[in-house]
Order: sequence, then structure tokens, then C-alpha cells
Amino acid sequence: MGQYSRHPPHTVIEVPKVPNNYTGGLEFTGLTYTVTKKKKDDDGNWVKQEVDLLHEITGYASKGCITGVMGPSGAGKSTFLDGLAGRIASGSLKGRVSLDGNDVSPSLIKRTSAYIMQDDRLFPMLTVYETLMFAADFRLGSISRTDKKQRVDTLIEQLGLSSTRNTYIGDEGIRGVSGGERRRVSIGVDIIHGPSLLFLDEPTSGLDSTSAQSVIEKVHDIARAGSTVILTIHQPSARIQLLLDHLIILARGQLMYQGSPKDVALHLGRMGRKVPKGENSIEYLIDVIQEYDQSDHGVDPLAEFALTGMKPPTLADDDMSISTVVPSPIPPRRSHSRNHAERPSGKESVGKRLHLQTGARNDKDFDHSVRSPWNTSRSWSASQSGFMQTLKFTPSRQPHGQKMLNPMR
Ligand SMILES: Nc1ncnc2c1ncn2[C@@H]1O[C@H](COP(=O)(O)OP(=O)(O)OP(=O)(O)O)[C@@H](O)[C@H]1O
Repeated sequence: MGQYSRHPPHTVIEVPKVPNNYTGGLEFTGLTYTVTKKKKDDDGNWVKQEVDLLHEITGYASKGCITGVMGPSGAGKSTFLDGLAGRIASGSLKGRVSLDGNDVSPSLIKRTSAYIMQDDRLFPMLTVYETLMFAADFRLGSISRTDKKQRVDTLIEQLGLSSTRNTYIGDEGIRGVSGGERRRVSIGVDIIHGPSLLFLDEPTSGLDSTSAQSVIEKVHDIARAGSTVILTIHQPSARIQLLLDHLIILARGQLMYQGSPKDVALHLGRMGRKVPKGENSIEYLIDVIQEYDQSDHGVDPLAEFALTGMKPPTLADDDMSISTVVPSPIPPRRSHSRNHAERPSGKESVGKRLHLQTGARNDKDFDHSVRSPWNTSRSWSASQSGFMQTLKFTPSRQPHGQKMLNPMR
């Protein structure tokens, strides 16, 4: 039995079921994460309010596949990933998580999976090979040097890094590997011990489309080799969308869609929103979500549709306001019956069909005390950097713009 606190049986959502051809992976049921936020009431007094950052999320991520978590900014993607990866303080997350059919505790998931963060902090003065060897020393412990070298060589090949094997990681001052290569090294550092479960938070952020593609291609290979891969991703290109096997689309902490990327158009059609010719169905679904979010209905009808198939109300023109005002960055408390992540309550504060990334965090509204201590933890490479500095690699500096090869190899 896992240590996630269980929901009373009547609130556990039974759909969507895993498909008939499901061969294992991660299953989650009724994941709910509630935080207490402080806000000022009409009289200017601070009041506490409970908000569901995740609300009854049920679904699965199959082994051998990439599951992409998408949604507008502030949808709860990172929170969801943190929750699945055992990075939300024990007891705060309600629901159930199982791996290959067995309930697992957050701490077990955390110990056995790899979590790759956006900001890859690698040591600039190490080559790709040295970085991975160092990770092997750290992560593989007592296995022989020959075995470690073999593991690193295989990984270098698997990640498509053979041509940059002896190139320094580099930084702003010393040109080293490219952004995409750097991200792949970072992935290598975290998967050297062969975890079967992989979480990646925005692995393509900050990369150009070619590099982003190459990163996801390699992640795709890793998944096909038998790992369960779950990643959050913003506005993936059409080519990257083809590499995603399964989609989980969230908004306001609720499940909007779960299934194959290929079935998104069908889902929209059933909802009464046929995808206009020439438009990308995933982007269109997210646009539709935004429209509901900015209407008086909110996204509840879309969550209901995803859950039960009950068709959402058609949006009339006057349901949507046209405004140039950017929506509230931290969604304020919604007025509907359920207490999940909030949305702007009045028409006057919202805009129609706003770009996905208009949201920004307002740190003042955060109650950091409820955030998991793990969320602030730094990646392996960062936490080891003090240790790495003791290695004292002192390669001579190259003129800016020139790739450095390690003269020792
Ligand atoms: N500890 C917390 N207390 C209060 N609100 C929080 C806390 N952590 C996250 N939030 C809020 O929860 C919502 C979801 O945050 P999350 O980072 O998961 O969204 P996201 O979909 O990953 O967003 P983005 O795409 O912008 O990175 C946001 O509105 C955020 O402000």
C-alpha cells in the first residue's frame, strides 16, 4: 500500500481507464494537492483560503512511451510532475500512485526515478565524457572502472554525443557544447544509473527548434528502450508532437484531456469544436481551454467533458470579453463549487484568446511554507559542484567562439 493519503472511496474517479494494451508504467488516481493561500479580503484583512492546485487527476503513463503534460501557463504542469515524482511533501498530496500495478510511496518513487530539471548546472571545465564519468562514479558506486567506462560510452552513443565526447561543457566565456547537447548531457547525468522512470520538467525550454527536436528524439529512444517517461512541455512543434505518445492536458489544476495526440481532433469534434482547417489540433484545444477559462463558465465544463463526456455549453460571443488587460497572473479563487486553482472572476479583468504564456507568477501571493522542501532542492550536478571544484581541471582558455577539445584525450 502506498503512503499517499487515500480519498474516501466515493470521491475516487474511475475514469479514464488504462487501455487494453497497457503493459505497465505509472498509474495515478484522484491526485489532489491543496494549499493554503493568504489573500486580502474586502476590508484589507489577510484571510487564509484553501485552493486545489491539483484536483482529482486520474490517469496513466505507459512504459515505453513518452507522456507529455501540457496546458496554459499556471495550469499545474510542474506541480503535477512534482506530485508524481514524489516531490510534494508527504501527506500533502492525496490520491494513489502505482507503478506496474503496485502502489508506491512518494519516497520510493523519488529514490528510484530520475528528475531532470530545466536549469542544467554542469561544470563548464569538464568534457562531456568527464562529466558522465563523474556522474557514473557518483551514481554507480562500487562497479568496476571498466564497467563504468562502458556504461558512459553506451550513454554517449545513445544520446548522440559521440562527436562531442571530448568537448568541454563550456559557459558564456568558453564556447563548449551547444544548448541541445548540453541538455542531453544533463539528461545523461541523471539517467546513468538506468532508472526506469524519468521525469523531465520542460526539457526543451530555451532551445531552438532543432535542438529541442534532438533532445526529444533521444528521450523518445530512451522511452522505447523500456522506460516510462513523463515530461512537461510548452507549445511543442508539430514535429515534436509526433514524438509524444500520450498527452495529459491540464488547466486550473484539472484534467482537460488525456489520450493520444492523434485523438485530440476527435475530442474537440465531440465537444462541438471542429478543428478549423490548417490549425493544429493540440494548439486549438488549448485555445478553446483559454476561451472557456476567460468566460463565465470557466474550465469546469471541459473537465466534466473529459471525465464524463457531458458536452460543455457553447460559448456565446458575450460569454467572452475582449480586453487588452492581461489576466491575473496568480489566478484568484474561483467562485464555483469546487476549490481548485482559481481564475479571474470578472469579465473586466480577462482577455479573449490570449497567448499561452501571458501568465507570470506573483511571488507575493505564494505561501512558501506549504511548498515542498524538495522543490527548492538543486539538481545533482549543482549539489555536487563544490565537490567537483576540488577536481581542479585547469584547461587553458581558448579564444571566445572556438570549441574546446580536451587535449588530454
Ligand atoms: N506553494 C504554492 N502556493 C500557492 N500557489 C502555488 C504554489 N505553488 C504553485 N502555485 C500556483 O499553482 C499554479 C500552478 O503552478 P505550476 O507551476 O504547477 O504551473 P505550470 O503549469 O507548471 O506553469 P508554467 O507553465 O507557467 O510553468 C500556479 O497558479 C501557481 O501560482
